[in-house]
Amino acid sequence: MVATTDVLVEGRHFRRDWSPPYDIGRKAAAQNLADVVAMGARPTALLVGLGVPPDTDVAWVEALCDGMRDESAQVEASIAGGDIVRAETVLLAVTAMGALDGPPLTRAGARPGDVVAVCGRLGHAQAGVELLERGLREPAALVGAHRRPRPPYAAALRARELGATAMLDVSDGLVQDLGHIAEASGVRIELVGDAVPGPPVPDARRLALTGGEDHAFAATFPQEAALPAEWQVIGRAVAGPAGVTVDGRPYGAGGWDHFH
Ligand SMILES: Nc1ncnc2c1ncn2[C@@H]1O[C@H](COP(=O)(O)OP(=O)(O)O)[C@@H](O)[C@H]1O
Ligand SMILES: Cc1ncc(C[n+]2csc(CCOP(=O)(O)OP(=O)(O)O)c2C)c(N)n1
Ligand SMILES: [Mg+2]
Repeated sequence: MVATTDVLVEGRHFRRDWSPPYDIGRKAAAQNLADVVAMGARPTALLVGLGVPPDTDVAWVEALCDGMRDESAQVEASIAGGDIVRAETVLLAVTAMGALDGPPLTRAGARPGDVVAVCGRLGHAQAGVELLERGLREPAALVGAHRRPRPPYAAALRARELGATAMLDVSDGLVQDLGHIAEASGVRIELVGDAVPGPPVPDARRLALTGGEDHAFAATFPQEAALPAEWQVIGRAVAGPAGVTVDGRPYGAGGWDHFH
């Protein structure tokens, strides 16, 4: 089996005035389910630790749980249990488990010559956060992408059959997260900027390369793999010092870092 855990803190990962509780639940589950799927595993169950302030409506908590349950149902996983405590702000600590049919897909399997491909949206959730930060609520599709990410679970679950050599979900930004594959696999990843899909906004390139939380899947495949249209090839892995380049140059700042 595989296991993964992610903590979500009010004010850092979500705001109660930005997102309804149902969507916060969907997002908390999605973030964890995507990590399970990225390891080539089928999600089975979630355990949920929940901290809530004492003045929280029961209906608010119920909607949060509905969201987690509905997101889990998308991959036929269930909420197996958890714990609830009084806290100063809302806090969710979710642990997800998954079952494997074979060896896990790690970040360490990319080989020089592999293609790098992405499945799902990039930069949409970050575009949504930046709209909300400016007090805007539209375009609704971008704000919705922040509130309720839609990881393409089914496509990612087929990645191993397609020959994927490494995979992860993009939570902190494409370049930063591909850096984990580059490091773990000891390869250099060369991205083609124009090939990276972005949101329909002027700042698409920056958002696509650095925006997290859409939980797209990024994977490496042998060059000869026949990839269906849901996977877009955005670059390749080559021999060389571990790192990620965009159009031949290292891509500077960007990506999420909790401590900077
Ligand atoms: N090589 C590995 N061995 C064990 N677990 C792994 C490995 N690679 C990834 N994982 C799983 O992926 C999860 C996410 O890893 P992490 O680096 O924290 O990324 P994220 O930024 O998505 O939280 C880990 O909690 C773990 O469950
Ligand atoms: C209120 C608010 N501000 C900013 C963001 C943007 N944001 C918060 S955490 C994060 C990165 C992902 O979170 P992390 O805890 O690193 O998830 P993991 O990579 O562990 O899955 C981003 C882009 C947000 N979601 N909500
Ligand atoms: Mg992270």
